[in-house]
Amino acid sequence: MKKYILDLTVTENIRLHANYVLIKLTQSDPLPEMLPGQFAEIRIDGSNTTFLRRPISINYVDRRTNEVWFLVQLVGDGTRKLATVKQGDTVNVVLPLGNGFSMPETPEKKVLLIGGGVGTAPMLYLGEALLKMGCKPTFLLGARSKNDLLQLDEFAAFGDVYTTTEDGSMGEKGYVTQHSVLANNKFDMIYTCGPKPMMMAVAKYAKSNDIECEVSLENTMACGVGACLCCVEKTDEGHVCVCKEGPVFNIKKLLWQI
Ligand SMILES: Cc1cc2nc3c(=O)[nH]c(=O)nc-3n(C[C@H](O)[C@H](O)[C@H](O)COP(=O)(O)OP(=O)(O)OC[C@H]3O[C@@H](n4cnc5c(N)ncnc54)[C@H](O)[C@@H]3O)c2cc1C
Ligand code: FES
Repeated sequence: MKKYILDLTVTENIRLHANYVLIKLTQSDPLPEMLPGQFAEIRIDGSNTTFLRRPISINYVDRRTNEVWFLVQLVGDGTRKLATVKQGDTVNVVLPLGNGFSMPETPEKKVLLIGGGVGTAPMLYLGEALLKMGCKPTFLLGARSKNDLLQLDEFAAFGDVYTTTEDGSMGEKGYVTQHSVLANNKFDMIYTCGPKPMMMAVAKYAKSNDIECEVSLENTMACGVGACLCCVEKTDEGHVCVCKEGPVFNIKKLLWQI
C-alpha cells in the first residue's frame, strides 16, 4: 500500500483521563485508505528530547468527517508533547504503515477482540470493519482499573463489550484470560493487542483451544519502514521487522514459548 507523509490538522484533542488523550486529525483532501491494525509514525514537534517519530495505531477512521483518530497514552516526553496539540495545529504523520489484521473468510465466524490497556486502540477500527462485513464482534477489554477502560460507548456501537479490571473496579476482577466470556463461548478467531505478557497468555489460551489468533506487537520502533532493524522479532521465517512484516502476526508464525 502506498505510504503518505501528510501535514494533518488537529480538529479535536480530548483528554479522556489524566493519562490518555484522543487526537482527531483531518485534511482537505480525502484521507488515504487505512486498514485496521496499521499504524502511523507521528513526528513530535517542539520536543528537545524526542528525536524520532513515535508509532501510534490507527484508532479509527471516520469517513463522514474525514478524520483519523489516535488514542495516546502519556508515558514519556514524546507522547506528553503530542498530548499538548490544540485545535488548528499541524501534526506531521507517515501512514499507513504495517500490514493490518486479516479479516475472517466468512461473516459466520465468531470473533473475539481482546485489548489490554492502550492496546485497545486498534480494536475499535477493526471492530467496525468486522461489523461492516456482517461479523458482529465480541470485545473483551482489560485494564488495571476502571479509569483505564476507554471508549466503551464507541466499542458498544460495534459489538458486545465485556471488561476486566485487575482491581475489580469494573467488570470481572482479574485478567482477560480469566473472563467468563471465554468459558461460555466457542470463538473461531481471536485478535489481540496489549502488553506482551497479556498477549502471550491470550496466545497460549488460543493455541490450547485450537483457535486462530492474531497478535499486534508493539516492539520499540524507530524508522517504522524496515530500514533500521530495531524492531525485529524471531519468526518461523527468521528475524523480521515488526514495522514492515507486522505489527500483526498469526501466533503460528511466532517462536513464543507458550
Ligand atoms: C505498532 C505500534 C503501535 C502503537 N500504538 C500505540 C497507540 O495506539 N497508543 C499509544 O499510546 N501507544 C502506542 N504505541 C506505543 C508508543 O509508540 C510508545 O508509548 C511511545 O513511542 C513512547 O514514546 P515517548 O516518547 O512518550 O516515551 P519514551 O520516552 O520513548 O519512553 C517512555 C517509556 O515508555 C516505554 N515505551 C516506549 N516505547 C514503547 C512501546 N513501543 N511499547 C511499550 N512501551 C514503550 C519505554 O520503555 C519507557 O519506559 C505503539 C507502539 C507500536 C510499536
Ligand atoms: S522500526 Fe526501523 S526497521 Fe522497524
